[in-house]
Amino acid sequence: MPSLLKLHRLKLTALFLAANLGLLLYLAAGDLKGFDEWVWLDILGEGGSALLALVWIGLLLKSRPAGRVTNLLALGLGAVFFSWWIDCLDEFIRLPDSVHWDHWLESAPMPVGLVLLTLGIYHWHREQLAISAQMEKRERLFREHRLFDKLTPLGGADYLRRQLEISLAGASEENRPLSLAILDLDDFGAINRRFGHAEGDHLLQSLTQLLLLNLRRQDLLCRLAGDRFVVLLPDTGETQARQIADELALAVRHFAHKTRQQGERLQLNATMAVVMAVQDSPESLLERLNQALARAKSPRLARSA
Ligand SMILES: Nc1nc2c(ncn2[C@@H]2O[C@H](COP(=O)(O)OP(=O)(O)OP(=O)(O)O)[C@@H](O)[C@H]2O)c(=O)[nH]1
Repeated sequence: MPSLLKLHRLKLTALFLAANLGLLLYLAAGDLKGFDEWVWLDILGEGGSALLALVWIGLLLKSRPAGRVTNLLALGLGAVFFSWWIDCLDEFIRLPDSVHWDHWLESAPMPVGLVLLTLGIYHWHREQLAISAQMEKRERLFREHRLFDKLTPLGGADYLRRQLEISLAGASEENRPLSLAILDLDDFGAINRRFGHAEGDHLLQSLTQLLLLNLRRQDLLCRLAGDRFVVLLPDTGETQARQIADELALAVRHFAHKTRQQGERLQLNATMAVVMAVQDSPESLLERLNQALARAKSPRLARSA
């Protein structure tokens, strides 16, 4: 995160200079008010607003890469902050009646800032539409970042359960098939032990991209736990689900993942299983799915025993 803030050094410096310039102008032209002249309600209201605008700028710059949308939002918020900051200064510094520029300094940046913010939010909205299109196979019209796993980032088990509840209700109402496929990497623990946990993490991230590329628009990929992924397949019967599962297993077998340190190619295999929903609750369907996976794994485990 600090590296993201570094990207915005210029904007932060400009904001710092503008705020100080305003302060110096006020100090040069006016006199400090005595403590007994301070109006605490105004100081809290105006100073608090300026402080909040600074927090918004910080959060914005910490979470976004540089670019047009960030520039518009940061400039807009910067102008709003400046307006509130100048508004706050006259609580501490009294300017003579002959001074008129303070009204300009206080009022002019606000509408400019709001116009820039509006433009920024408009372009942000367009950017979000593009991002949402990319996220379709991870979210299916429901975003709740707390339920997303940070590594991949896919929805976790709770997210899957919620989505399953909605999809099962829809499928039984409209009498449409719905299936689940589960994928579990073989011997992932050994990769962790041999190449380290960080390499294992990197592999899970790459694998996520690979699986997403091999799915249809309407499918939803979630990470159930560790190296175990589940795909929710709407409008899909068992035969088609099996075909999709076979394609995913094949993609994993052909995936030429290279380790970051030595560039060594890892030979990957995955065990897959599918179930089709038949009057199931999310829990019973997931239970059946786990049992199907255990059955699919058992010949392999028997061989390695
Ligand atoms: N790198 C990494 N490893 C994880 C993560 N979550 C779980 N693991 C590891 O994943 C491994 C899962 O172990 P197992 O369920 O036995 O799976 P496996 O080694 O693939 O064995 P089989 O499934 O029986 O082939 C364990 O070594 C966990 O420590 C993670 O987020 N990152």
